Amino acid sequence: MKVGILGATGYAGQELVRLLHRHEEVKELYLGSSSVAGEDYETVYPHWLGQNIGILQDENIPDMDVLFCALPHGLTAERTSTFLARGIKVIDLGADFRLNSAEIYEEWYKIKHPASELLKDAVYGLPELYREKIQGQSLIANPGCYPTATLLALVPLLRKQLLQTGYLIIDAKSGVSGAGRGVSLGTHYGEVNENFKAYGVASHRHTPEIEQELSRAAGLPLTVNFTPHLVPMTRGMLVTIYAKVSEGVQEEDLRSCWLDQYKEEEFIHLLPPGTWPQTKFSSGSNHAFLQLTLDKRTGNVVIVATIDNLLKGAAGQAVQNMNLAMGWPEAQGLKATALWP
Ligand SMILES: NC(=O)C1=CN([C@@H]2O[C@H](COP(=O)(O)OP(=O)(O)OC[C@H]3O[C@@H](n4cnc5c(N)ncnc54)[C@H](OP(=O)(O)O)[C@@H]3O)[C@@H](O)[C@H]2O)C=CC1
Ligand SMILES: CC(=O)N[C@@H](CCC(=O)OP(=O)(O)O)C(=O)O
Repeated sequence: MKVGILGATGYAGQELVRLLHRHEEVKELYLGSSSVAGEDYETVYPHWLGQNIGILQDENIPDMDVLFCALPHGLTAERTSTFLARGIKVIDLGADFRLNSAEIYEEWYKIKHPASELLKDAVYGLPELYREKIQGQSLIANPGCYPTATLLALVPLLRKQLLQTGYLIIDAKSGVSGAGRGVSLGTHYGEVNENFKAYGVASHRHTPEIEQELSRAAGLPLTVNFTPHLVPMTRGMLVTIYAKVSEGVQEEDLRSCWLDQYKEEEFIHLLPPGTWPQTKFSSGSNHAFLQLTLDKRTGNVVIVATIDNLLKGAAGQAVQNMNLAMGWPEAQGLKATALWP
């Protein structure tokens, strides 16, 4: 099979290269670049020296089976219809096809949606929650990193009406690689080292994505308070969620709901009571870790979820989606566990 990556030089793109390089079904890898076509991949990322990864190509896309688009939002949607017309399956790691509504996209992303007519054809690619819809699909919207951790925790509980919908607080922390490889004032060393800050408060563009999927799970429109933070580490994401349980719901009900949803899942781990997720549990792997407790004093449930933003939050989940779309074993190429310590 021939597989390609647009944005192969970015952080999500280079994780795709790492995963696809060892994927048994991938025989040929096209590496697309808008800025450094013609350069050897090993020049851009010297840790690949001697591995013959290949030369970066310009964006005249050759025929292939699957194309991963790891580009800033807006750039994928404008070309997707031509890829689809050529029979190329598209997996977008960006945000262009995650929201069902072009109006909501335009409100939060501040650009006109370049291909709103395709939104109805896109599936939201969170395999543990929407597996059947992803199988065989041609246009897959890979979820955002914060939504992935949040939805894995909350969707099963909301589907079973175990939580109240009027009070959902999502307090999230991400490593700096979540912002990509490009240089920016807010993410350079002097701004993040030995520093810890909230950003996008009450305005982050993952808010409508989280609300869309939680509303779908609850069967009614709901809103959330979502606050992301930047922590001085390279990769990893930890999300703490506070919610009110529905009348009479006990901790055991919440745990058995998660167990019913995830007992067969290779990448989702429900930690034993008292063991709380740490970012290093998932660092470098496609695995997610969940824990909760019902605080009897307040009646609120406290949930903690961790993933690697670049793996389950981006490239790992994208490869999982490719496997589903192509009918291959879902964990193909994704077997590694975290690096510890
Ligand atoms: N980093 C993360 O943790 C996550 C990222 N994502 C999403 O994945 C996508 C890629 O993210 P990430 O890899 O972090 O980003 P990077 O900034 O690291 O990489 C993006 C790549 O896109 C290419 N590109 C093409 N056109 C442009 C342009 N006009 N401006 C900037 N870059 C351009 C560049 O490669 P070249 O110059 O070679 O063409 C660049 O390397 C984004 O949509 C992001 O939001 C999603 C979940 C998590
Ligand atoms: C730390 C950091 O900056 N993280 C990114 C989220 C990365 C991601 O999932 O972005 P997309 O939704 O654009 O794909 C951010 O807050 O914008």
